Amino acid sequence: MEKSDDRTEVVLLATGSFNPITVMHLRLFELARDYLHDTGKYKVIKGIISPVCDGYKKKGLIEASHRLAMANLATKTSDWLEVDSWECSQKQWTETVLVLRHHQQKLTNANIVDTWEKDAHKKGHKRKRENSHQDKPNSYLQENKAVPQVKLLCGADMLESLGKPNLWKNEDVIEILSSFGIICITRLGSNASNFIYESDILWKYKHMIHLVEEWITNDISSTKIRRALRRGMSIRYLVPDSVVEYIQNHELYSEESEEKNSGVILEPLARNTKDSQL
Ligand SMILES: Nc1ncnc2c1ncn2[C@@H]1O[C@H](COP(=O)(O)OP(=O)(O)OP(=O)(O)O)[C@@H](O)[C@H]1O
Ligand SMILES: NC(=O)c1ccc[n+]([C@@H]2O[C@H](COP(=O)(O)O)[C@@H](O)[C@H]2O)c1
Ligand SMILES: [Zn+2]
Repeated sequence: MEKSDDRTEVVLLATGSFNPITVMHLRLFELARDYLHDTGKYKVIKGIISPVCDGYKKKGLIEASHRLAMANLATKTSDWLEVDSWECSQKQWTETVLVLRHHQQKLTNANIVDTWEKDAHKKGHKRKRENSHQDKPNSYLQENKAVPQVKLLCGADMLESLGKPNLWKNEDVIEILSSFGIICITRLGSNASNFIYESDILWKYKHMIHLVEEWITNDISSTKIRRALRRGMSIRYLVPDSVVEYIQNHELYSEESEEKNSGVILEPLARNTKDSQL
């Protein structure tokens, strides 16, 4: 008899600038998936790359359309990674917790439709997938226990950013940890376990943070890629060949593009500072 698979299905979501995407961004997903599978408790079914929108206003951030296109090229050879444009097509910058909620809701909706269709099939009715989930009874949501869980995938520097004043709202950090959980990959220059120890919130939710050690350390960053490009140096084998070609064809990353948003306050800082003054 076939053994049933009772592992929890997980969808990994990585947010960030991806300016441009590097091979290290792709490695994060591979490392996280290996780690989660090793626990025997999780089955990773998908990885989503969600580039931040231009309204984030980070210095040197080039247009989302280019960042999206490069991420799409980079994930072409993967059968489990995809790029999602929902976040970067919003009019304004979106808090990460809302991006997580959006993807979790999408999975829940898909699951309701599936359960509804299976049930209808059993009863001999044929129903169309295009039907909105809204007309499905709520009981399908409650009965539904197998919705995959979305988890935030990040590097240790992003985990450490949770402690920067006015960058993240406390309630967002709590929701990210308690409702989703974080898979954090170690990164040169960051000390994630010490940061968890020093933060009362992170310490409280440490059971929701999976720290993954990257033994084959690699200091690739988008900042270094942009710097190399400005200096006319090769970036081959640091980003996929298709991305190198795209950058060349579109003449991306120059002294000028690096000055974009120079002197402008990062949107989360501007927003949270304004809120705290109200
Ligand atoms: N070498 C790396 N090791 C671990 N995590 C990484 C690495 N490079 C990127 N990440 C993670 O990937 C996510 C997206 O990061 P981001 O787009 O800022 O890339 P970056 O290389 O840090 O770019 P930049 O230099 O522009 O900040 C973040 O969670 C970040 O921590
Ligand atoms: N309060 C928040 O939700 C918050 C604050 C700062 C950064 N972020 C996100 O973290 C990521 C950081 O990306 P970078 O490391 O490229 O700046 C982005 O996706 C950004 O949207 C979220
Ligand atoms: Zn970064």
